[in-house]
Amino acid sequence: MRNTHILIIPFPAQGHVIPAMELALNLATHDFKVTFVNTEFNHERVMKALSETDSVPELVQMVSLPDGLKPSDDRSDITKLWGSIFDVMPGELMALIERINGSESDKVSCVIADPTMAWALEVAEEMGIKKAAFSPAATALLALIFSIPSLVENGVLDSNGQPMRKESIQLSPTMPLIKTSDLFWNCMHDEVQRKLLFKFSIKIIEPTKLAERLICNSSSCLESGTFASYPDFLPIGPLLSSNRLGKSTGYFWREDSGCLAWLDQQPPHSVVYVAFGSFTVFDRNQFEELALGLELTNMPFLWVVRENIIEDLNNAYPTDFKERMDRRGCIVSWAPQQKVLSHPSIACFISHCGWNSTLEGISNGIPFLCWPYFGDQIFNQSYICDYWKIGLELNKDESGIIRREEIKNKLERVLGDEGFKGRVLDLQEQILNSVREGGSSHKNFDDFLSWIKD
Ligand SMILES: O=c1ccn([C@@H]2O[C@H](COP(=O)(O)OP(=O)(O)O[C@H]3O[C@H](CO)[C@@H](O)[C@H](O)[C@H]3O)[C@@H](O)[C@H]2O)c(=O)[nH]1
Repeated sequence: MRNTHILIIPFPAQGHVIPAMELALNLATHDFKVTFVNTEFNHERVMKALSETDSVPELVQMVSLPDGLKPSDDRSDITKLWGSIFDVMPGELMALIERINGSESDKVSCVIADPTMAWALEVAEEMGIKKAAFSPAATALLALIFSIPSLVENGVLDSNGQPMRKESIQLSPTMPLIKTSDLFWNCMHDEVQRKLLFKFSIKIIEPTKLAERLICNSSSCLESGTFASYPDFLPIGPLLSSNRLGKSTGYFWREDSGCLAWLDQQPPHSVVYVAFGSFTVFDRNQFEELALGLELTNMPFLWVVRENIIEDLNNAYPTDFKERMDRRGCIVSWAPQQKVLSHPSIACFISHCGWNSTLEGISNGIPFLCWPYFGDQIFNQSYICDYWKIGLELNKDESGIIRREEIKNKLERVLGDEGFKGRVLDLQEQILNSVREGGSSHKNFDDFLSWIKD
């Protein structure tokens, strides 16, 4: 019997590859044949980071395509990467599908693309293949992108995405306000990037509309107003490895699971987990202040310090910090985050508010201290602090630094007020119910499976 063959293509960033891999593994466990397309650069990293016993390559066919950049190019320059992808990858993808269809009996019958890679849906359209989009970020932001043309037409934004007035945007009466300062393209660190990100966001609108299904890694309990206003956006999340009793995968760096044994030795609800996803970088002053802030809290902490989080990492810690914190702190370069957050010792999450980290924290009932770095993280912080009220914002002083005392004080406030824990536990129950049999995300996912099979 021939299998339905699905090809999944995420944007080449860690926060997009992990949830797309989760989707791929879910589909593979439902007996679909799945091909997962990474860029060559990321394919190498993902394959290297898999443990020897990982069953991913047996379940999902891992393939790669060039992204058009040189190996030495800086891929954290998102707009440069995205521009190159638009130029190079459509032709490469078409050739890949032709190769697969020429050599395998299970021809590709459905393409699932990240909206940021919506050009892949144009390729699928041209080849007569079914098309779906999978959004890994907050759905309100997809709604915002879809609304850009009318926001420009109505004089809310100029043609470069700059707000004409200082105001908040409400896309529909049921949706949260979006402060114009939180527009994700305006939360990039330089002006060229801001303009390009706005331009690229417009460029994906029409191709994304080619999708016959638009599934979102979110839940109706988190963004009920958005899903009510955009009934074609279908929440199927949160997609977490624990839902299928599996292990999170698609990492760019090998995980250090030794921290789980360290967590086992800590009392319940005692540890601060500190992680900033895959993009955030620190300058020396801020890194030092964070370290001293963790010291000042007097609490045990698990801190993820990626190799590339700061230049010259070896000399970045305050003098004797590691020696002083030897017993109280655990520092790793990449943690099995989903497992960490589900550990009973975790009390609070100091997070950059990437959407995946946000979903993972809520799914484990952990309150947040928010330390966003760029882009959509500023908007996600508003969700956490103003809308769901499950965390507090860390404020910078007049020199733009989050000071150690601020870290200590806000941590005490968030842990000292039972309201934060109560609200996040309530949200946790709702979000987990949504992915259980009978829940809205579960039902949408089942409908999606039927549509693919159809
Ligand atoms: O030590 C670590 C740190 C992170 N993670 C995982 O890495 C992912 C990180 O994703 P996310 O929290 O979304 O952060 P980014 O890597 O920064 O993700 C990018 O993609 C997201 C989804 O579009 C956006 O919300 C972010 O702003 C953008 O930077 C999560 O699944 C984490 O569990 C680990 O497994 N171990």
